[in-house]
Amino acid sequence: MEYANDKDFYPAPFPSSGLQTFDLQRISLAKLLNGDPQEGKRVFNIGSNDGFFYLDLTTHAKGLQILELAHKMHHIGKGVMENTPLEEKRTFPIRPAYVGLLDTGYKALCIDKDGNPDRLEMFNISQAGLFAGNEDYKLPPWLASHETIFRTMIRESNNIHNTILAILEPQLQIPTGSLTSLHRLTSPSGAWLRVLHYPATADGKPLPNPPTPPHKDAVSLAMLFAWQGGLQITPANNPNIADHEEEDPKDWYWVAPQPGCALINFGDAMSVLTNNVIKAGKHRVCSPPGEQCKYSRISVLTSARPAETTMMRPFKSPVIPQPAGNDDALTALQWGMEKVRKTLANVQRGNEKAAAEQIAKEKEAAARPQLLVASA
Ligand SMILES: O=C(O)CCC(=O)C(=O)O
Ligand SMILES: [Fe+2]
Repeated sequence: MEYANDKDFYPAPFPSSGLQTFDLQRISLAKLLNGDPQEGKRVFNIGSNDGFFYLDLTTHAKGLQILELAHKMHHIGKGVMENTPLEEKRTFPIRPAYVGLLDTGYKALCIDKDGNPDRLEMFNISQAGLFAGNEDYKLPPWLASHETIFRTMIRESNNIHNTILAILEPQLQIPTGSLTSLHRLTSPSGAWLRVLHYPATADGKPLPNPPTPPHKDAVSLAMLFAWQGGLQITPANNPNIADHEEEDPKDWYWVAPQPGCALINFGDAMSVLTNNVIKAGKHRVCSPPGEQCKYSRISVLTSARPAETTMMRPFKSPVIPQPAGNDDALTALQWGMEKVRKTLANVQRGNEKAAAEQIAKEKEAAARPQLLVASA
């Protein structure tokens, strides 16, 4: 693999011991594209259990193409995040607060005391913006020259997302096209291409709180390209963890990035559409482990989201239990807005907690020499 040893992508190795890691299954893209029934069954079983798998892209030319694009995206992401002034990045607006959807625009979650993005910054490119033709969508000057790559990355990712979704249809006993017709490239949907930048900490030590707190994605599925560690998952069927509870630290497992693979996880939209037959994988992102912590981390993420007019209720199928009670389903647009707003409120809470802890630490450090002087 051409990039496997490139220091830009792998500045330090993922620690080979001492971490609790989750050994995810590896699914072959070539087998999925060739309709291999066994591989399809494995995807369904993973979706019904933990909701995460490695997709081995090296097995097919289509996979190698998307890997190449992901590497280009990493390169572009690193360049623009490191070299574009904050005021300029901010000229790429997110949706207004009442819409909430984080499908477009630049966002810095924290700014440090010198005015630089801290913990996490990201930009999102809207799939519908580029392909649905329902809005006058323009990339800001600092991204516009890369539009062709963004378009290709979104189009090729959409093909892979739909390959995975198509494989679930017969196993969910729903008509062919039930899922893929909801995830067309050209439908208004809230789907995005995202680049995340986690700047290295000033002291090279891990942050006490994860910059991306625990969440399930408000999407049907997500395809993640990451070269440094940081992602942690907690098994979806873990009986110790209810959705609303804080996880015990021992329930989190590191996921080691695998060269040549993307990481796929199902999101909450799939758990709604299948009444939890397919489970959304819960995850968070911590500072990279070991020596990797000294280096900034870039990840590239694509998502499939149901077309915004989709009614968010379970498909009718003999293998999908039907909910009792009134049908008060939201459209995918309303549902997505609510989900994203809640996730962002969680992120905000996490950041405020982290900032308060930082201030307390600084106060304590500032008080220490005085104490020494006082006692001298
Ligand atoms: O940066 C990552 O590795 C994952 C980010 C993530 O989970 C998200 O944006 O939903
Ligand atoms: Fe996520």
